Amino acid sequence: MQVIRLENVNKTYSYYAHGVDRLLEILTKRRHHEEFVALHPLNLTIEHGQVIGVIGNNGAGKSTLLKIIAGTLSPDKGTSHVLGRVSALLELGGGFHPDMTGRENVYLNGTMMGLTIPEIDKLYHAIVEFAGIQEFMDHPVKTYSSGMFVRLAFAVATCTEPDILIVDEALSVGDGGFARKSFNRIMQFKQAGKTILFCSHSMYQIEAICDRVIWLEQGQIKMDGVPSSVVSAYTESLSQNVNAQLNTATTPVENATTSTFVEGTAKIKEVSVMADGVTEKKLDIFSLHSELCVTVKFTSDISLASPTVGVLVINADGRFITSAGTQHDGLQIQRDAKGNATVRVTFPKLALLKGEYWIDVFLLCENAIHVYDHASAVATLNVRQQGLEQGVVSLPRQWAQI
Ligand SMILES: Nc1ncnc2c1ncn2[C@@H]1O[C@H](COP(=O)(O)OP(=O)(O)OP(=O)(O)O)[C@@H](O)[C@H]1O
Repeated sequence: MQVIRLENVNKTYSYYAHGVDRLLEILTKRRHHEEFVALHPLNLTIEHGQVIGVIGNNGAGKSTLLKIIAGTLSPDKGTSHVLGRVSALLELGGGFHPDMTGRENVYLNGTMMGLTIPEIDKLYHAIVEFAGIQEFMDHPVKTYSSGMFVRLAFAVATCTEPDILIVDEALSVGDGGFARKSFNRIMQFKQAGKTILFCSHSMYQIEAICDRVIWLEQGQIKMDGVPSSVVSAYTESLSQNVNAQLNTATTPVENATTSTFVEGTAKIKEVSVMADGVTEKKLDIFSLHSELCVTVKFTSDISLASPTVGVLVINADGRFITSAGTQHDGLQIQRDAKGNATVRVTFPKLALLKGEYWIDVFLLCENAIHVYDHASAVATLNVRQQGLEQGVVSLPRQWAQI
């Protein structure tokens, strides 16, 4: 069943250089603004229960598209048909009145979503409990920190039993323990067969969660299909701009090592990368001879399942060459009573071919989906090789004359 249908929807924003230009435009009846086409005429249908990832560079039009589906922005032309109740988390504090209290805003938002007061009464306790900001519910939301805003907005959006959930990942995750909690909630929605639109810059999460991905570029659908194909085409395009790719890295190791443990999450404490007995940030590797060891020390909330450690090798184009993860490789990490553990992955006779590579480290939940922490470019590998073998990796092989 189709739950979303957009037909020839487009959106152009107007820019006025000075506040007075609007008035001038009315008075002189002459144009005093610049226009920017954020969405070109676009057609899109989404079936009930699909989990759609929306990806694209900054300014590609993702939020504009999602706001039109959410009904918080009107298209200039075209029609948007949406079947069912929509909850959207697209703007920090969007839909919240700053002078009203948290409690009043819950009722305001619930009513805007079409719920009756008795229905909101029933949900109120669950919303406050999920947000975990009980003592602030009678304070005006203009006094809230951005983290408190995210908590309440996420709780309202997901406790009000929407048919369609639209989430900008950057706004949904909040801090520390809440990040995992909100992520689990999104996964529950997926398991319950709800329709979800998920906008994220994390290609890993897009691939892990979604069953269809839409890539927007300059306000147009560049590609629409299965996550693996769309994500690899998109990362390929990003790799033409290495910096853009590397900028998607979140927590540099310096931040990761100094960060303190937070309840409900896990943190990378230390990463060391060793090649042939030498531990450095820049390492010389001899292709098919060197042994590479990546050691990761982390701390985690002991009440949560043991996390997954992942190691990613990235080349100079920003392309992901290979990865290794404890969950995939079957290592169940044993932690001490405080949730600390150290793991090491060893790559004997490293089969990378000549070039420069980076190592990134991830700390993820037990299912290797939710990212707790990320240390980017923890080491640079300068790989040399013998002979003229081409490419990035040397595959084991056997030749025979037949
Ligand atoms: N209210 C607005 N007024 C004017 N221009 C806007 C407005 N909202 C967005 N734009 C412009 O429209 C374009 C598309 O913006 P949009 O927020 O939809 O992109 P996005 O893909 O969500 O970007 P990001 O990943 O940075 O959030 C951008 O160039 C942006 O500057």
